[in-house]
Amino acid sequence: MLELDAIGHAFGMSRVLDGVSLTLAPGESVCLVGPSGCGKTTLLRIAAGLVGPAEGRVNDGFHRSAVVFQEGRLLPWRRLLDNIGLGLKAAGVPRRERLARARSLAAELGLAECHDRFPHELSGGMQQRVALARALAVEADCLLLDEPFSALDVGLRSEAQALLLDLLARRGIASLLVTHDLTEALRLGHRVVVLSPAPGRIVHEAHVERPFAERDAAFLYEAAGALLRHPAVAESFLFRTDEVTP
Ligand SMILES: Nc1ncnc2c1ncn2[C@@H]1O[C@H](COP(=O)(O)OP(=O)(O)OP(=O)(O)O)[C@@H](O)[C@H]1O
Repeated sequence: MLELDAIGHAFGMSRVLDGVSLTLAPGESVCLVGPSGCGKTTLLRIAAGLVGPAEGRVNDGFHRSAVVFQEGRLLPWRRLLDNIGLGLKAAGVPRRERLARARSLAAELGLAECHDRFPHELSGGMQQRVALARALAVEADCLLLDEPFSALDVGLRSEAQALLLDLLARRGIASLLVTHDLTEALRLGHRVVVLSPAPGRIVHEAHVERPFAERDAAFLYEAAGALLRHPAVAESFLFRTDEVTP
């Protein structure tokens, strides 16, 4: 279980998070949505222990949490298998075992033909799969994902979402995924948590009861419409400072 308790944070004079409390249970998928700049990435970094919160407390009871960033963050001078095995190397796993585990994950994620490629020789979708494989290689039971698919075009994004759902379900991994795309959140989350514009506060939380396999496009658009009918959610998503008349 991951518990974020009354998290508040500021950068200098600028307050970005305010009293955010959130839990993530084993095997659960929670999607965090909100407008640009509302503090989603900051909250994820706090959850990952990369940033210490100015206020509140983080209690991470998972065995191992791994972060997947928007750009994949692969080492450009390392080939695919070595990129997958990066976390294992840091953990002192011998090279032969690292490569064996990386090979098996590459096969599972449809990257079997590309073992020797450098990141620049991979498509965006493949790079994200390598980043996912790297997180899985260290046997994470909790994934913290920061807009992992936002750089992909629509078709690839849908494929990557399906792959993630499959991996999470088969391995019983928990995930906290940040996105600004409501339909992505509704496709991937057991719960969707909506933050207000900065300073980010939780303004709404929706439980998505429908099984993942039955969340087709019609359901996603209808559910997004229903969410946007909540005034607090609409305000978060439709708020534009340029629409405010003086
Ligand atoms: N290291 C930092 N130093 C100073 N300000 C920062 C830092 N990191 C983030 N900020 C600011 O904090 C605010 C929240 O940023 P954050 O990246 O958490 O928002 P976000 O909701 O993830 O945005 P987006 O959806 O655009 O990625 C922004 O105004 C950003 O400029």
